[in-house]
Amino acid sequence: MLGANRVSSACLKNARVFAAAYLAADGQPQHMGDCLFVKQSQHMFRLVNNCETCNRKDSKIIFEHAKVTVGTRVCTENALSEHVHSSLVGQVEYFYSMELMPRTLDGQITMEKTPSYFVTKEAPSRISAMSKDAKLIVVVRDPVTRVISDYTQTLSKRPDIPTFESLTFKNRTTGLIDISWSAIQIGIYAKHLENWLQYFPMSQILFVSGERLITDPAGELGRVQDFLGLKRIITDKHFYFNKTKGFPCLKKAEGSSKPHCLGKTKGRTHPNIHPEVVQRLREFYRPFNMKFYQMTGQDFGWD
Ligand SMILES: Nc1ncnc2c1ncn2[C@@H]1O[C@H](COP(=O)(O)OS(=O)(=O)O)[C@@H](OP(=O)(O)O)[C@H]1O
Repeated sequence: MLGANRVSSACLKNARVFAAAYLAADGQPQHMGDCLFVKQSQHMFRLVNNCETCNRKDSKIIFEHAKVTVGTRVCTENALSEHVHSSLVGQVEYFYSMELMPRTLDGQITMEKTPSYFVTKEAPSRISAMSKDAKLIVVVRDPVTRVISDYTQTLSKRPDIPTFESLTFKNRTTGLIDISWSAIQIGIYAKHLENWLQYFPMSQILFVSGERLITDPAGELGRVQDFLGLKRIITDKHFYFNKTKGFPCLKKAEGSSKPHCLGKTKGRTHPNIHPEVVQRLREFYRPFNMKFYQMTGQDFGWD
């Protein structure tokens, strides 16, 4: 399951986050759990934020796992606050290995969710090498709201980042958008999709609307269930609208009789962005959105 970050729900599985970090372009900041890394080379990551959770057990296991699986040498004193080196030469496709997937019984489906795959250049070829028949689910949301959401998320972790405006524009006077800002690039969905279509037919890809996931979660999940060939088990009766949260929530969490909403990092209030800036972003994304609608045969109504 792919996404464009800040579009849907659920936590990243740490092992998959490691894979995402691994696949990131050099120099691109990447989250690994709560830790923010910059990839410096194919086998080296540098921790750029301080976080207590980096040292937690599950993060360590990932590094141990990497050690065992691909012969990665880990600087152990403080594995996650030091560089992580690898003695492995060559590509590491191991992270797209069926062996790393949880075991499933006949009739069960193995799913994996890493939003950044959608925008990772190497992901389509590697996933296709692992399984040509994989079904791909992409959750997309208005790229303008997405970039603001992305900014909100970063701001919550690093309150000292530059203003939204200064990151958005290369030249504020001419309105030139800074496409080197990854948060802007992620929303150019048509470009990313082109990359996937070189390896997967459109029939194997389902596009879920991030907006409808909020206004009609059961309807969107109905499409997902159909796409996966599952009986429609999840329906309207599983959701209720939580006024405090301002979002749909589950009436009962899995394995519990209590209602469940997504965590407080999902559905945060966005900062106010000047309408002119929003307008300029709309203009910027419009042609790419049109192309995306054409390619997918779906009008997401973002204009
Ligand atoms: N039911 C429900 N409850 C809360 N939030 C919901 C829900 N459905 C969709 N959303 C929207 O999901 C956005 C977060 O997307 P992701 O989970 O993909 O973000 S992440 O990048 O994986 O952290 C999150 O973005 P923000 O509103 O910017 O926080 C929400 O708008």
